[in-house]
Amino acid sequence: MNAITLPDIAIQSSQQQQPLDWVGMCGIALPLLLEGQRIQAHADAGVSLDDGSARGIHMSRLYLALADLEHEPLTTPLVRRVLERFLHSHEGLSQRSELRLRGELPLSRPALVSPLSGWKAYPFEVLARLDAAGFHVELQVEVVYSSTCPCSAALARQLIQQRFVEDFAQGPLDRAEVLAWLGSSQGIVATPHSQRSTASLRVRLDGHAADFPIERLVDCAEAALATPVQTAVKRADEQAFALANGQNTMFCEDAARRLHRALRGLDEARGFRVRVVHAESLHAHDAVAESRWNWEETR
Ligand SMILES: Nc1nc2c(ncn2[C@@H]2O[C@H](COP(=O)(O)OP(=O)(O)OP(=O)(O)O)[C@@H](O)[C@H]2O)c(=O)[nH]1
Repeated sequence: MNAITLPDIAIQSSQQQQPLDWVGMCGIALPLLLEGQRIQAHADAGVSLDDGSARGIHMSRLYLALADLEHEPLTTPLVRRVLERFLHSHEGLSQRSELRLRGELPLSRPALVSPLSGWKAYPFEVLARLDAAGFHVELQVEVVYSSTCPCSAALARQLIQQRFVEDFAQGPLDRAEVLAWLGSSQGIVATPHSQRSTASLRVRLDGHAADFPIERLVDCAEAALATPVQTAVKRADEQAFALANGQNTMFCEDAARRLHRALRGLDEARGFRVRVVHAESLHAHDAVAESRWNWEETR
């Protein structure tokens, strides 16, 4: 048997005349070139099937078009070119093409005080669409940080004040005695709770922007939050982290507002959605806040 005799089911007509919103493949393993690194990513590639009488799309044509992403650094023009190839290879069948890329970008981050550094993997997602309305591209990045509860901090301070009143009720205050009391768990009787928290930043990019500003987005978010989780840590770094947490106590609402303000200043953002999740250590459930600017939800 040769290729000419192979049955081709996709070109048959469908018995049920029904256009489909999205048809394609999910979870395709795909190495990408990003920020000078080779990243193992996964792609979802698809098109609309607007011709309701066509049995199926041509999956292999989408799959083969993805190969361009393997050889060139990931840029918005490259993603657009791949989406154009999806449509050209499905002329008469499809008017919309979509591509989703997911991966983790490792970035080296310095310690707060010591001269150390280490790697953090930042999950990212690129979502792009090409249709009659034009080219639409979004970038999502996740940033993990520490949030110390401001209410818990205030309650802990009140307990410390009460203990101070009890312990120093008699006589004049002795400086050395107070100093020792401040350094003891007998004096500082309570500490606030903190939690590891995640911010998901989804940004709509200008279709003409060249690169995907993952590192800039991470830097912008981490500077706004002031308490990103650390990599290599010595005691001096841990003490600086304790200070940063004490000076930046945050409800989930505070974190969402900080990020909203920071992203409004990001040149590349044409719109965004921020979602923060505080995996509460006070509760068995999460505290969550969202904020959007110039945003329309995509599929
Ligand atoms: N449309 C469609 N194809 C599927 C599906 N599952 C597996 N495939 C297979 O994907 C393979 C590639 O399809 P095509 O791109 O049409 O392959 P082809 O006909 O050799 O390629 P062209 O000549 O470019 O059309 C075929 O062997 C299909 O059977 C499905 O759910 N839908």
